Amino acid sequence: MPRSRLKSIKDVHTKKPSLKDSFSAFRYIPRFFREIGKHHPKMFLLNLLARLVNAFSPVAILWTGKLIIDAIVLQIKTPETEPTLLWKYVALEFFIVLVSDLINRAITLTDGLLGDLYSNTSSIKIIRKTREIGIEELEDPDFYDKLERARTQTSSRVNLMSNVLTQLQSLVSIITLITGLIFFEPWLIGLLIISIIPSFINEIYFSSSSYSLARSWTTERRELDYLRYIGANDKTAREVKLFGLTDFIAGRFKKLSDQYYQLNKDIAVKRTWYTAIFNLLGTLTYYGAYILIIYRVITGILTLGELTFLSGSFNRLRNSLQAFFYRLTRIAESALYLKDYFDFIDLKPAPTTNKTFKIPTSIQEGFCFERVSFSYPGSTQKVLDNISFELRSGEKMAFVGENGAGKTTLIKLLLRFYEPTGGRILLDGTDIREFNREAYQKIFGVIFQDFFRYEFTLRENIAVGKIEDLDDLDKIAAAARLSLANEVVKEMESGYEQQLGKRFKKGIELSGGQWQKIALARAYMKDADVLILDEPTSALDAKAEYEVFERFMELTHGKTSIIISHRFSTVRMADRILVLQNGKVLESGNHEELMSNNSLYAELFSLQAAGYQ
Ligand SMILES: Nc1ncnc2c1ncn2[C@@H]1O[C@H](COP(=O)(O)OP(=O)(O)OP(=O)(O)O)[C@@H](O)[C@H]1O
Repeated sequence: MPRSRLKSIKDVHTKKPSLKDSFSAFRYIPRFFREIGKHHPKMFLLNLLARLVNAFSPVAILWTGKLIIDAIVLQIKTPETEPTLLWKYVALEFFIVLVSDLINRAITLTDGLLGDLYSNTSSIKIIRKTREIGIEELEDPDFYDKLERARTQTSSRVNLMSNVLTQLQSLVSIITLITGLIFFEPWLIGLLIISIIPSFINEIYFSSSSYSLARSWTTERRELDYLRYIGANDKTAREVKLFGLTDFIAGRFKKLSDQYYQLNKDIAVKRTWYTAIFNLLGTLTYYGAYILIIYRVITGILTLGELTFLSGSFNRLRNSLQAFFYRLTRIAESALYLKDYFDFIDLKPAPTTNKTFKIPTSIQEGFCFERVSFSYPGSTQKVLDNISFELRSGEKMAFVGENGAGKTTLIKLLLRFYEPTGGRILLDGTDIREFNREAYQKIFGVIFQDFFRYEFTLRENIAVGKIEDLDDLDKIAAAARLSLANEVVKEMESGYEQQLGKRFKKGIELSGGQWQKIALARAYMKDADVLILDEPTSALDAKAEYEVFERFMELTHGKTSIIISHRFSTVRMADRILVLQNGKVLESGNHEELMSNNSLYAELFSLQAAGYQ
């Protein structure tokens, strides 16, 4: 397993991002735009073009304003002349404002549409990538945080897009306005710089602090989300009410959220104060410039029209530059989230040693566990300790043992969700690591004890066992008959098309046993060589359990299978039973052999039998 990679992910996490990190994340922006441009080139080009045209509108409007004022002054001085030119200028300004407004609407529309499209494509990429990632990494909390940020920051990526584009547009506007100022009064540029630099530094300082805070609180915010979820949802409502957990959950939420609020508030209040002071400085410089321009108009150096143009340009520039710097820090912040996203998308799945070995078309000898040991990542506890046994082709084996003995873990290793930390597992003499993982996993039909209850239709819930056969109702019905799920179907108003779960309209919640019958049908969807059922009947009543097993035995005749169960009426039907204790094989044999051993199996069997008497 790629421990080194996990470690590097962890390092990135625990380190707070500096200003340098923020700006170095800018390098992801070209790739981001390449992706947007690649998927939706026409709309993207239209958006760019519209922004470029509109970048000239501020200077054009200010300039026509100047022309209008100068024409008015001229008209006052010489009232006998026809004011044709003046009205032409007014019409021109009206036209520019109208067109610019229309273009702005086109920009807003394409921004929204591009954002929606990009957020859809990136969500699909995240879903696909998650499939490639090993179970070990998905269970790693640091990795999970990374996935969480990649998943939840979709809106931040959409904002990033429009912020960067607006930034480019604003840059062109700023250059045109500065050109105008340089042409008339170059010294105004100096004043402009004085008014803008303090707010720029202020902006960078505070936005990097709030980003650091948000990022370093990822885990806590995940906990807050979790508390919000368990405190207010239909699945937990019964327990929460009955155990009177509301105050406990709300209290824990309050404590954590208050801390975050306080830290956030401190930064926000400080930021407001500093921003107010620096803005005041900016306003003072603006009025300084204004007075100077007025003085030059009075002394006849500038016209009244030029006064409106220059003061308008100066004010607009000051606002545009302030917004520019503000946006720049927003962009740096979102670019870091972009980094999280690309880091996640670029993760390479754990390499398998050799992918050239062909999976046997039919299993000949079977599986062999050779001195297999295992500890979960990040833990030193040996969950499996030097386990050796064989699962022969066509054999029906049962795993028995107390809670936590390691039964499910053994299955996870067999399925290659994890790799043994010691020893090896062979299939027909070949180390299972030599096979392509996906192809290897296809030989199994598995139902776990914590199978997932998809809030899809009943048909889809069975078909997830082999999703390619989603429309093969005959096959789905056959699987349902084997698992007794057909009885559930009969009770549903919409039959196989019944929506399950309470989340969506017309959904129906099933009982634990009904869900289990449906989950069991998934295992039958595949014509798998090896069937594995991890506590498949724990929620079934005695009659249903008996029937399920009768069918299972018929169906799996001659097939390799493993059953984990705490019910000995089920277990005793197996050809061989493996009794696990503290990660070790305590004994193995068929029911009769184990009973005569008079060890743990016999003890547990007698205890359960006594309970039924
Ligand atoms: N993902 C995990 N990460 C770390 N430890 C785990 C994980 N899953 C299980 N364990 C630990 O491994 C041990 C064996 O768990 P396992 O699920 O294999 O037991 P089991 O025999 O199937 O138990 P049960 O009968 O309760 O289902 C337990 O001590 C458990 O705490």
